Amino acid sequence: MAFYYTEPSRTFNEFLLLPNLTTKECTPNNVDLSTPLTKFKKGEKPALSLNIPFSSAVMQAVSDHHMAVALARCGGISFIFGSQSIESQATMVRKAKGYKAGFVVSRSNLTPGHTLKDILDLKEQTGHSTVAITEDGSAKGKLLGIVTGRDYRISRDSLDKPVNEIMTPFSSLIYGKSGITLSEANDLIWEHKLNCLPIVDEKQNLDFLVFRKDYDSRKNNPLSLLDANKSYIVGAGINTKDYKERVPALVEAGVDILVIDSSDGFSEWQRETVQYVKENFDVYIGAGNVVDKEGFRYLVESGADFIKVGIGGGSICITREQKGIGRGQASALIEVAEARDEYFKETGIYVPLCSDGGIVHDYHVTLALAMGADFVMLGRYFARFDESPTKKVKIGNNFVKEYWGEGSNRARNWQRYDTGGKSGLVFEEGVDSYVPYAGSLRENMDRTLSKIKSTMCNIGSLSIAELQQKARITVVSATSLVEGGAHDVILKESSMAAE
Ligand SMILES: NC(=O)C1=CN([C@@H]2O[C@H](COP(=O)(O)OP(=O)(O)OC[C@H]3O[C@@H](n4cnc5c(N)ncnc54)[C@H](O)[C@@H]3O)[C@@H](O)[C@H]2O)C=CC1
Ligand SMILES: O=c1[nH]c(=O)c2[nH+]cn([C@@H]3O[C@H](COP(=O)(O)O)[C@@H](O)[C@H]3O)c2[nH]1
Ligand SMILES: [K+]
Repeated sequence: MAFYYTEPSRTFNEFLLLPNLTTKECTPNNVDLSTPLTKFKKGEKPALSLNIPFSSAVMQAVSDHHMAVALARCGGISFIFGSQSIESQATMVRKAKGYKAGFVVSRSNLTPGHTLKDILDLKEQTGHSTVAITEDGSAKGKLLGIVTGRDYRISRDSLDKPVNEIMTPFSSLIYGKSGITLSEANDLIWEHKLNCLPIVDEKQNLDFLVFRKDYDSRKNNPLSLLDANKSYIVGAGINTKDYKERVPALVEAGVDILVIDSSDGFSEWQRETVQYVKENFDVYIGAGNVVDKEGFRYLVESGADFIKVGIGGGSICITREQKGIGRGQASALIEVAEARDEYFKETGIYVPLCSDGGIVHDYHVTLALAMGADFVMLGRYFARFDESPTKKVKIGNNFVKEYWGEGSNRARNWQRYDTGGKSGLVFEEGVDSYVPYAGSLRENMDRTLSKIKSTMCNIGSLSIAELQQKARITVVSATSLVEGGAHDVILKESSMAAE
């Protein structure tokens, strides 16, 4: 007879945290969000830790080398997507490892068809006076010119003057080529008395900007996740098929940690993959995804350094609909965290957990941490930012970015071009979608982190470990959910627009 769980499968939305006593030293500034990334023995330190509990999803629409650098600068980690050829994935890892602080993705971008008014509006919005003019208005589009505060006079120029009459065109720009070092970029800045040096690739696409004032950008990024050589820590996704070719190439490119990317990690293929990596390489590896104690045990006993939790909770997921497998993300995490704690008691080895998928609100991150996750993995959240690899598109009056699942046909098409890969899909497990464009990672992450820290202070906890110890969590009823939102009032338009 089948086994029946007595508890239903629950999601983060069904839980709330209760405040504890907040002491006076418990302020957001004092909260430390560092967290283990790899397993460690009681009393020892993990070999790898994160400075903030965030990782970006192993997805084409989320984690390339640009995202890896941007997130590592904030203190988190990206796992560069594996649904591409071994060579191109290794190149992305190599590029991310090769970046040095000081190169920034442009945050203010317009097209030549915009006007002076758009420039001024954007300046008001972002505070940046340097605007990159690209063909499609994106941070990585073909660079056509640069506008700085010295290119226009508000008193003389009409507000509808087109950008292409204001900008310094590409033909007159001093620029650096992708791959140059920070000190070479700084030499160009000094030699030509520039405030800003654009870095472009061989196709004239904008890669980065280097600013005179950012010499020591490490000062601006105190939480940067760096290795002993001051390169960013970088992760990469692998699969259970071509790992004997892929892993050596990724290790050679300098990857710090791998994760097996699968909807269902409770398999002999994952055990063999973990064992192969552990026997042959000096690199860390996470495995998953699992949703119960049995899956957790199996992968930990196979040698995994962290375990990823979650089946079917992702925003673009349709696995539960297509295959009928999965579990509410909160229920999955609660059970696996219990298994992790039991394992720790038994062996003295602490195995970090990553809660993957289904994070919609910032407080869901705090809940996941309180329920025992050491860090979270997000796709939709990061796909919305300038730094994600996908196209920014205007629909109606709003900008959106493309976001598609790794189980969608769109993501899996790459395999057709791979020798030995399978062609096409029998059925899709993910959708192709848009998400609202949300600006730069840094600004959004700062806001998310301040919410998490503020909630942690309500709980009276200055660290994630303390949060996990102290948290008191309650299930909410359907009617109390209504009570939790604005209710019984007529909202003004400005409040309806707010998140
Ligand atoms: N977290 C989630 O809820 C979900 C995630 N996804 C994402 O979609 C992508 C694809 O996921 P999956 O289809 O689970 O990928 P997968 O590579 O784990 O599995 C694909 C198929 O190949 C089989 N397989 C795996 N290794 C094999 C081997 N060595 N020999 C023979 N057969 C083997 C598997 O059993 C499965 O039928 C991943 O990026 C995953 O993260 C997809 C669905 C749900
Ligand atoms: O059922 C699925 N079909 C897919 O095509 C797919 N692609 C990604 N993923 C998983 O979703 C996670 C990201 O979730 P969020 O967008 O909710 O952050 C990711 O981290 C994955 O675990 C998929 N699940
Ligand atoms: K399985």
